[in-house]
Amino acid sequence: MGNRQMTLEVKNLVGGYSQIPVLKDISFAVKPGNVVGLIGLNGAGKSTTINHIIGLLTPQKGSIKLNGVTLREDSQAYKSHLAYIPETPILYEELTLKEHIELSIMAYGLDNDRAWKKANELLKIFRLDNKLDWFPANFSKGMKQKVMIVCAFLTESDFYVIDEPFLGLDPLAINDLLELIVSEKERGASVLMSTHVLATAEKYCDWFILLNKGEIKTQGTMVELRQAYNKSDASLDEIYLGLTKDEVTR
Ligand SMILES: Nc1ncnc2c1ncn2[C@@H]1O[C@H](COP(=O)(O)OP(=O)(O)OP(=O)(O)O)[C@@H](O)[C@H]1O
Repeated sequence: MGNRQMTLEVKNLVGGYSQIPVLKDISFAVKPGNVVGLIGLNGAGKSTTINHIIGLLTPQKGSIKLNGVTLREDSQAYKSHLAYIPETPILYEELTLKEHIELSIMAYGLDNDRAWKKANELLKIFRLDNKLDWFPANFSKGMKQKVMIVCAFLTESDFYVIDEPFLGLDPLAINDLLELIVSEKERGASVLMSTHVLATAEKYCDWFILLNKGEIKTQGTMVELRQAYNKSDASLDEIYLGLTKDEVTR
């Protein structure tokens, strides 16, 4: 601590899946203890940004630093600081819930007792504590999503990347997840989440990145977005729709 290092620093990122870039020179940072919302229409580049951050894609230009290092400089350090919850749960057919948790503990090299203590708390919150010997591959969509949440949050990482966290969760689970995000934030962890649920983003995010066609249209706090939009009581929904309308009707 002491220094003012950002948790995540994305600088002039150009990237995508082929030589034709999806992301065209995007820059943003995530501060320790901040929840950042990545907002944009379908195809804006949210998942592509996330895929670059988690290392599934390599930048064509620019850099991505997590706690000061790029994935290339020190992949182990980079990955050990980051926990990721994908939009579509990734589960192993042949593993039980207990084995999925053991796999996360191993992958992150966590202290077994501490991690299980945390896991048990999370399992209780998400009402999965009596399902340790079950196979999550057969769970309902929402339950699968909860398994991914438990496996991510038991790592007590510095930085969480969550792609569309609210999709498929029941209202109770959405509330539990939001409480979890708040408590992680209070611990000093940061969260980057992509979402279409703007009312929730408005309530929980400290910073907003409005992506459009692979470019950052605008970013800032709610106060800054309202100033830029010239309306002091505008909702995120209103601001976002206002900013994208011209582009969409073109
Ligand atoms: N695997 C892929 N290969 C090639 N192009 C892709 C691939 N995945 C996405 N794209 C393209 O990248 C662009 C951005 O897509 P991306 O998935 O990042 O959008 P998004 O903002 O996450 O959208 P959504 O809200 O629908 O999830 C789109 O034009 C899409 O066609």
